[in-house]
Amino acid sequence: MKKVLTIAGSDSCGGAGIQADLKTMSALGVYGMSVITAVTCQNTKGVFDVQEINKNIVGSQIRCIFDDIKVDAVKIGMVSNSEIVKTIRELLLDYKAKNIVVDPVIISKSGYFLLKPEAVEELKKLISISHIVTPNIPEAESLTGFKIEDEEHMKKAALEISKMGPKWVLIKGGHRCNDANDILYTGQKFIKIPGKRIETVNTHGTGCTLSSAIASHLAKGIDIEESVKKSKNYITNAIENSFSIGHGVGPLGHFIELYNKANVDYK
Ligand SMILES: Nc1ncnc2c1ncn2[C@@H]1O[C@H](COP(=O)(O)OP(=O)(O)O)[C@@H](O)[C@H]1O
Ligand SMILES: Cc1ncc(COP(=O)(O)O)c(N)n1
Repeated sequence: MKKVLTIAGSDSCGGAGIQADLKTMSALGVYGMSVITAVTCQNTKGVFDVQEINKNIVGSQIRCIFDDIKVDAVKIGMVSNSEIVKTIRELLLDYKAKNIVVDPVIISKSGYFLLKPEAVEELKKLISISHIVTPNIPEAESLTGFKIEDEEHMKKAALEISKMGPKWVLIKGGHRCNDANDILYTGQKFIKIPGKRIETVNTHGTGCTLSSAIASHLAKGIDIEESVKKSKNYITNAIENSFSIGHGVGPLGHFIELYNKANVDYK
């Protein structure tokens, strides 16, 4: 069985972060492992508190895994502060980690800063060692410094972010209200990943789920364009099967039987 590591924050209500990552990996038939960077106190209404994990403990978790287990892909989400980001980058380089997917988590949907503003420069260095980076529109705006209002701007942002050194860039369009099209940049060309917009408030953890699905597909040896397309199918189905559990933004449905029944092209 392929083994995929998520390095991210814990979400107590189970919709995003480590919990969403592990649910996605299980649904896609890979073995999920975790390095926790922060414990967030969170529910469907928002993030209320955060305890960052000491960088030495983050480093120690990474070493425990790589010293013992062959890791087929790594997904990185919430990384909280620059010391943690630097530790992760240095260790992944030391261990020659492959198939690194960076979801540059900066701000939650509920508006909480999950990354200290001073850590954005360090985050760019982490992006430089990634196979693919998957910013949403607000994150792409933070990374590039310009406003994104249409698909041309998404392409411009992809080009700018590509200069930071990742192999591929996926700009996610979930924050635009008319469609759910994403733009993939291969370093040479743009590929539009079309998506139909689903009207629901329950979109907690969409970015975490998409990046974990990409890492899971890469781990299986599927090429990057196909991994992104399959993961887009997975996220669309998970949003279609999302549901309410509290008073705010509910989680996605990681129900592999519904995914298979939807007859999406899944390997
Ligand atoms: N309401 C929606 N309907 C369909 N797809 C969506 C919807 N919201 C987000 N997506 C898709 O989910 C994926 C994650 O995007 P996004 O929500 O922008 O990420 P993030 O969670 O990082 O903000 C993208 O493929 C995006 O197009
Ligand atoms: C631990 C953690 N990681 C990531 C997110 C982003 O998810 P969303 O954008 O859906 O709030 C989150 N809310 N919590």
